[in-house]
Amino acid sequence: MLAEPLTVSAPGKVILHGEHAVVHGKAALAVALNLRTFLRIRPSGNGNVFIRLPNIGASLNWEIVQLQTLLTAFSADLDESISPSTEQMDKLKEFTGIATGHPDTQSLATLAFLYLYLSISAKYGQVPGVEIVVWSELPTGAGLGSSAAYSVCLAAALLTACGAIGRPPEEGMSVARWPEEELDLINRWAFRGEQVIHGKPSGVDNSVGTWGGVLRFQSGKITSLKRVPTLRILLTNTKVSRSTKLLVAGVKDKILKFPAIMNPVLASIDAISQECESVLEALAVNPLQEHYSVLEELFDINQHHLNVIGVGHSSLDRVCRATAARGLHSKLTGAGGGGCAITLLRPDTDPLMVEAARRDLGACGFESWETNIGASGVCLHSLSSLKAEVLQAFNEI
Ligand SMILES: Nc1ncnc2c1ncn2[C@@H]1O[C@H](COP(=O)(O)OP(=O)(O)O)[C@@H](O)[C@H]1O
Ligand SMILES: C[C@@](O)(CCOP(=O)(O)O)CC(=O)O
Ligand SMILES: [Mg+2]
Repeated sequence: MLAEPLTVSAPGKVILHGEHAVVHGKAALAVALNLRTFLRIRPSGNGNVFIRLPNIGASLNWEIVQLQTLLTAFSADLDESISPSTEQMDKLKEFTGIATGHPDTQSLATLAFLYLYLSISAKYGQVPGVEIVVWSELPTGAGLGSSAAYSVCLAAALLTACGAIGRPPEEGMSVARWPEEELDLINRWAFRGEQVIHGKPSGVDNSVGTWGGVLRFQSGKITSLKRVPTLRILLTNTKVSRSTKLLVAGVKDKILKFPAIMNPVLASIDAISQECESVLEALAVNPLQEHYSVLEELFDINQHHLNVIGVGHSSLDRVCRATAARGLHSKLTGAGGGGCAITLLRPDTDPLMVEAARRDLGACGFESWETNIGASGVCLHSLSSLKAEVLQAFNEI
């Protein structure tokens, strides 16, 4: 239960291959990113529920008695495998005054929070009056899994606050993690938060946020890849905002309209994920230049497929052209339609070439940074382990 404040964090993610195809049962390879979302929860002391979301400029406050009027609509939903229902979403939209139609950023975050707060309270016992702050290093809506990191943090904090899972011992630890069966429960609830935000998510994003590392994800089956090399990735944010929910829906419509055309493309993306996994394993054992050449070719082929299924964007084409001019290979990551792209860097890629590419990308108005991948999944932090900028965001200093 929540006697003391609690701070959790979860990583964003990069999908190497398989975005969108993974929604339709194909394999995806995803890696946890060393950019994290942090959530601090503490008893409110006044019976209110208060959540502050500085990344999206939202602060929301309800009296617990107001929220209890909604609990009956959620008590029937006692099986974690059941998706958020239209009736529940309509009830939440009516309660919050959120208009029907496609909710905006703040509305999606509010609905996801209230859905998890009420469903978890209904199933495991009332989450007490709490104050929550969520602050992220991840750009929101850019294809790096910010919605999943948000959902994983909410699930971990609320399940711990109501006693559905334990509070990992922090004594002397800078970070601590829950046991596997409790991480699995966090992941299943985070998936439902993603369903509120994404509509029809595959579950790959919240799985990477929960488990961390490098995963193969296919139809709910999660396989942690142990023998993978350290990959150098240049991340580029085109800063073109887009909605994952609408992009995922658009691909589904195209599949329904042109099944004979689209299904072979999805099958090819599936084969790319499988081939990439084999090459990564070979690289880990005996790194050869040829292996990187194959990875670069797979990036190019997959990027073309993503354009075919309708999730490309002119800004992403500019990233591909700018990096290709420097002999580098890129593809979009996440839902596409703008957002982020990833560029593969070989271990011996000339740093001057990378800087030149970053200058060219900057001239397009894009933000780029080299990153490491394979971060840890959701964890509990001791206050002393938090970076100053996180504490600042939590107004602790
Ligand atoms: N730090 C955050 N604070 C509040 N809401 C967030 C945060 N990060 C993500 N979200 C929610 O997730 C949504 C973005 O999800 P999505 O469109 O899937 O983009 P992404 O590619 O970042 O996952 C935002 O509109 C917002 O509702
Ligand atoms: C497009 C998709 O494959 C990944 C979405 O990633 P993001 O929300 O744009 O970070 C959707 C999904 O797998 O749920
Ligand atoms: Mg998302």
